[in-house]
Amino acid sequence: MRAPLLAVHNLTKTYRSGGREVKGLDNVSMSVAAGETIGLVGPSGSGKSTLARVVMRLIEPDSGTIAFGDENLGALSGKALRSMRKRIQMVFQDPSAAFNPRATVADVLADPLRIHGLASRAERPRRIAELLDSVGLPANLAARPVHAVSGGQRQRVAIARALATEPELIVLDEAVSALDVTVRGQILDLLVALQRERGLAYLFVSHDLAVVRAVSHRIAIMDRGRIVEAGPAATVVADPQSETGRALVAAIPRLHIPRLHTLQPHTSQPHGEASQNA
Ligand SMILES: Nc1ncnc2c1ncn2[C@@H]1O[C@H](COP(=O)(O)OP(=O)(O)OP(=O)(O)O)[C@@H](O)[C@H]1O
Repeated sequence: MRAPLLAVHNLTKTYRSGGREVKGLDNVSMSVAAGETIGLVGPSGSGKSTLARVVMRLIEPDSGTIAFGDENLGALSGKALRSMRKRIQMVFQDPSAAFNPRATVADVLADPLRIHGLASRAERPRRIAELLDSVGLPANLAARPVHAVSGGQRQRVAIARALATEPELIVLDEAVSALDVTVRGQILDLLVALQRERGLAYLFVSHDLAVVRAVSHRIAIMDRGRIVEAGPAATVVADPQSETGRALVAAIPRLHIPRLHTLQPHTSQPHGEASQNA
């Protein structure tokens, strides 16, 4: 059996605020294979963002393990962690929050090239044009202030920035949730096309099961910090086994289901269960 690209085991994270304890993650185990999209869906507060941030090492779990390829990602620090950050990138719901308000599109794309030493100053304009092209944007957008481009274009810039380090996994946290329906469909199409071209894996986090179903090979449903159900996307949507799953399926607006892609993982068929605790 092929080893998963990302595998987390028994992750727990308890938040303490104002004398109250909230279980952000309660013994979560799941994996993502190379070239595969795992959709992580659940109601507000179910722990999706916590899991995404723990995978990115933006939040430390209380216990549990995170493996990426052969590396014990949870134990890395310093230079080794910085080097690992090239292999896993993240795209947020609102990329503008992460962009310097005065930055141009070129500045945003130059950052990862500079930080990770991926292109000399002289090479950067050509590399930036290539990155823009890979997300369907014209090279002349580079000179525009990033705040002056449309929401859809800004999200394409965020994806291009993630691609700059040639990652194997991109964690997308509500990455299309703020976009209107037409633009959302275009970005989903782009993500699927990039996956096919590059064999990228996605951990696709969303509260919207219809969107998750459109792009995911497997779906894991979270509720109150636990994965309550996981399986092939079509099976989970057609026959949800958990109460949370049934509620999410019932909430899919019948007239607004995005076009279903016929998904073929870039590499061989993904294996295993999304969750050992489901
Ligand atoms: N920094 C924090 N301090 C205290 N509690 C937190 C913190 N971050 C998250 N929580 C709590 O942990 C639980 C899981 O939150 P999380 O943001 O991971 O869920 P989510 O599924 O991503 O929700 P949403 O879709 O609303 O972002 C929630 O009850 C939330 O209130």
